[in-house]
Amino acid sequence: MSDDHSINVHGLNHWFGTGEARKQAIFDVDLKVVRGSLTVLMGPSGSGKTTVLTLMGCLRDVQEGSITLLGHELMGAGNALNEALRCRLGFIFQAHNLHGSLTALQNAQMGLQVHHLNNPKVEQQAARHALSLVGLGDRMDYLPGNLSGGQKQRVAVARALIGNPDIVFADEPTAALDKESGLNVVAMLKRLGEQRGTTTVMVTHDNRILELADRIVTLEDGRIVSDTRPV
Ligand SMILES: Nc1ncnc2c1ncn2[C@@H]1O[C@H](COP(=O)(O)OP(=O)(O)OP(=O)(O)O)[C@@H](O)[C@H]1O
Repeated sequence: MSDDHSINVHGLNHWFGTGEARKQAIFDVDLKVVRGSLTVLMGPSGSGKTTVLTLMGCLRDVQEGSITLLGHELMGAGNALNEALRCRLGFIFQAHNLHGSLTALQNAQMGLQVHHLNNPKVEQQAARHALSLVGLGDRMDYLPGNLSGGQKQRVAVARALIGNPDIVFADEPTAALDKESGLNVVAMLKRLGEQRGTTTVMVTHDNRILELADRIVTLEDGRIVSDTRPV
């Protein structure tokens, strides 16, 4: 594998269900993702976007084919490797999943749980830095209920970025946002790619953010049907 690729998917197949209910959802997917790039996965509902994302993000076991993530093969990977790799990944979901009773600072800090630092001072410092990075330096002590939709999603981005991930996996991160807030969130991820080499893979139905993508991969019925690089 070239060092330029954070992710290398080859011959990926995936099934759900057992016995007669067993159904193939992913068919022979090949995908190499360049380090520092912003790749968007598109396609109709049920086309397999989330399945591919969760397989690449060590959130599901690889059944058939190969996924090399940051140089490590996920097929047959044990818990120890999965856990070590997850420390190098950040996740952002459509529903920001913030804890309503925790402040923005405490929510951002939650992103360090997988690192088991056990050092509240260092964790708080990192959370302050991550929130400043997403432009929420003046909202650290706010509860989610007092933040706008865009601000909440930016806290979720800070939580994903706090551990300095090599790869960010985002599943419809702009779905609940207006155009400007959505563009801001994606522009932030793109900037991180340029400045820190962070790779982003994002599932979206949101045509409004496509202008920021380095690459648009479209899935249909579990297969890649187009792969374009807008200029
Ligand atoms: N846990 C599951 N059990 C059974 N089938 C599943 C499961 N998860 C996904 N599927 C099926 O796999 C296929 C791909 O689903 P997936 O969620 O990856 O699609 P998607 O493109 O992300 O859709 P959406 O845009 O609606 O989120 C669909 O046919 C879906 O019904």
